[in-house]
Parts: sequence; C-alpha cells; structure tokens
Amino acid sequence: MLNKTSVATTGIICVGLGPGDPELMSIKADRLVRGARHVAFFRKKGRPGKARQLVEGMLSGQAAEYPMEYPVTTEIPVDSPAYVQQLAQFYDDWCLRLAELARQEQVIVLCEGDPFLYGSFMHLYTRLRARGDVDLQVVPGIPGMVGCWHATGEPITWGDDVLSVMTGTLSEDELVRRMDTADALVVMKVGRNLPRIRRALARAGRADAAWLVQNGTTDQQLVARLSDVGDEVCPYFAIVLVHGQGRRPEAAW
Ligand SMILES: C[C@@]1(CC(=O)O)C2=NC(=C\c3[nH]c(c(CCC(=O)O)c3CC(=O)O)Cc3[nH]c(c(CC(=O)O)c3CCC(=O)O)/C=C3\N/C(=C\2)[C@@H](CCC(=O)O)[C@]3(C)CC(=O)O)/[C@H]1CCC(=O)O
Ligand SMILES: C[S@@+](CC[C@H](N)C(=O)[O-])C[C@H]1O[C@@H](n2cnc3c(N)ncnc32)[C@H](O)[C@@H]1O
Repeated sequence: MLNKTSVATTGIICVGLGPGDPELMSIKADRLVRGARHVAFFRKKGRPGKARQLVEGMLSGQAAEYPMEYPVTTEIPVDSPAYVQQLAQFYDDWCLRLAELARQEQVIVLCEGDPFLYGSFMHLYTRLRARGDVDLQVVPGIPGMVGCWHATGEPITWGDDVLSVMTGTLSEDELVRRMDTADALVVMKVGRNLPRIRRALARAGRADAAWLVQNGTTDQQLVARLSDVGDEVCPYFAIVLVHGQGRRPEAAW
C-alpha cells in the first residue's frame, strides 16, 4: 500500500530525512533508519552524500550500505544525449538491484528533505511502481526550503502571497519571468548558477530583498543577505529566497 509504513519485512521504503538537523527528522523516519538492515542512498562520486551524513551515528552495526553514485552531475550538459543515457541506465540498474533485494528483505532508501520534491528517488519510484512487484512506501520529510526560510527568522508568505519555487538551472530570461509574477520566491539548485540568479533578481527588482542560505539547519549553515555575499564558490545545497510582504493586520503598537 502506498505511503503507509506497515510492518512488512520486505519491500522498499524511501524515508525523507528533513533539511539537515537530525532533530527535524520525523519519529517514523528515526524508527525506520535505526532499525534498517539495508540502507541505500544517492551521492556524488567521492562525496559522503548529504542523506548518509544526516544519519551518521544512527545506523545499526549490522546495516549493509548501498551507495548509489551518480555517473555524472555537472561534468556534462544535462540535456546532452550522453547525460540522459547514463542517468537512465543508472536508474534502471539500481531499480533492478533494489527490486531483487527487496523481494527478500526490507530496503530503506535515504533522502534529504522530502523525497517527492526534486528527489532522486522519484526516478526509482516510477520505475519500481511500473514493475508492480515490490511493496513501495514513501515517508514525507520537511523540505530543505522550509528549513532555509526558518534559518532567516522571517515568515515566507502572508495574506494572498503567491510562493513560487523555481530552480537556478533555468535560463536568466525564464527566471526573470517567474520572479516578476512571484510574491515570495524560492530558488533551488543554486551552486554554480548563483551569478545568473543574481542577475535575474536584479532585473526583476528583487535583489535587495534576497537572502542566501547554504546548508540550512546543518552545522555548516550560512545565512546572509545576498547583497552581502559575492559570487565566490557556492554549494549546490543552497537556496536563494525572497520573503512575501503580503497583507496583514498591523499591530497597533
Ligand atoms: C545535473 C543536475 C541538474 C539539475 O539539478 O537539474 C543534477 N544535479 C546537479 C548537481 C549536483 N547534484 C548533486 C551534487 C553534489 C552535492 C554535494 O555532494 O555537495 C551536485 C553539485 C555538483 O556536482 O557540483 C548530488 C545530488 N543530486 C540530487 C540530490 C538529492 C537527491 O538525491 O534526492 C543530490 C544529493 C545526494 C546526497 O548527497 O545526498 C538530485 C538530483 N540531481 C539531479 C540533477 C537530478 C537527478 C539526475 C537526473 O535524473 O537528471 C535530481 C533528482 C534533481 C531533479 O531531478 O530535480 C545538477 C547540475 C546543476 C547545475 O547545472 O549547476
Ligand atoms: C535535488 S534537490 C533535493 C531537494 C530535497 N528533496 C528537499 O526536499 O529539499 C537539491 C536542492 O535542494 C535545496 N536544498 C535542500 N536542502 C537544503 C538545505 N538544507 N540547505 C540549502 N538548500 C537545500 C538546494 O537548493 C539543492 O540544490
């Protein structure tokens, strides 16, 4: 059954871990991670993986780990045939491998934030669902952007504010178009796209109100007004946001 963590001893459960602070993990996620015998997670080659780092100290000594390493991330263009072919093959292979394992054992897949918000597990989920031979469950998590707007200490939306969530991988013109119609806005996938995001914010007249949050809610959290930071190397795990200023009854004092 979808989205209900039953007591099944086989199948795959993808667990949303929240934005980075382990205390922002759900009780369900905590229970599943601590009890896991088989733990799979995505990571960039040569890196520990954000999701894996988040559960450091929580896994049992018996847990077998399955790092799923992206064949490429930023090395080749995302719309090149080679990227599409390599990623499709990567998801196909891991889908097969996890499905085989999950017929005998329960497999926990770790996901930073919420699995259904730009999460890699979605690519396994749709493949596994199409096969129809594995019990699949997904546990929601607090998305990274929620942790990031809390890190700024300011509410994100008021009254009729429309919150627009966009990605820094869009073209500058497309970013400006989306920013022009947004009240509150969140730009995900910042990293090397920061200079373009900054130019788009300036064209949309939102640059002065923008914040940059790197590694929100983690020990490496950095929160700054965007105007106070330069375009020096910015991590992929960063969010640019602008708070809404919608209608509200003002305090009389
Ligand atoms: C190519 C590119 C395009 C794009 O983002 O659109 C892209 N990832 C890029 C960069 C990048 N990715 C990662 C790092 C290292 C981070 C670090 O370690 O510091 C870096 C930075 C770097 O390499 O420098 C690791 C990573 N990636 C995802 C997660 C979360 C998760 O797995 O849930 C994690 C953390 C895993 C962990 O550690 O826990 C998820 C996704 N990344 C995808 C694509 C999609 C899957 C691929 C596909 O099917 O196409 C998906 C599912 C998003 C989606 O589909 O929306 C983009 C270039 C952007 C640009 O142009 O600048
Ligand atoms: C591939 S998406 C995965 C999103 C994740 N599933 C979620 O629910 O937040 C990765 C992007 O999420 C954003 N992100 C997630 N967690 C973050 C955090 N703790 N601090 C800053 N940005 C974060 C970054 O913009 C990053 O580029």
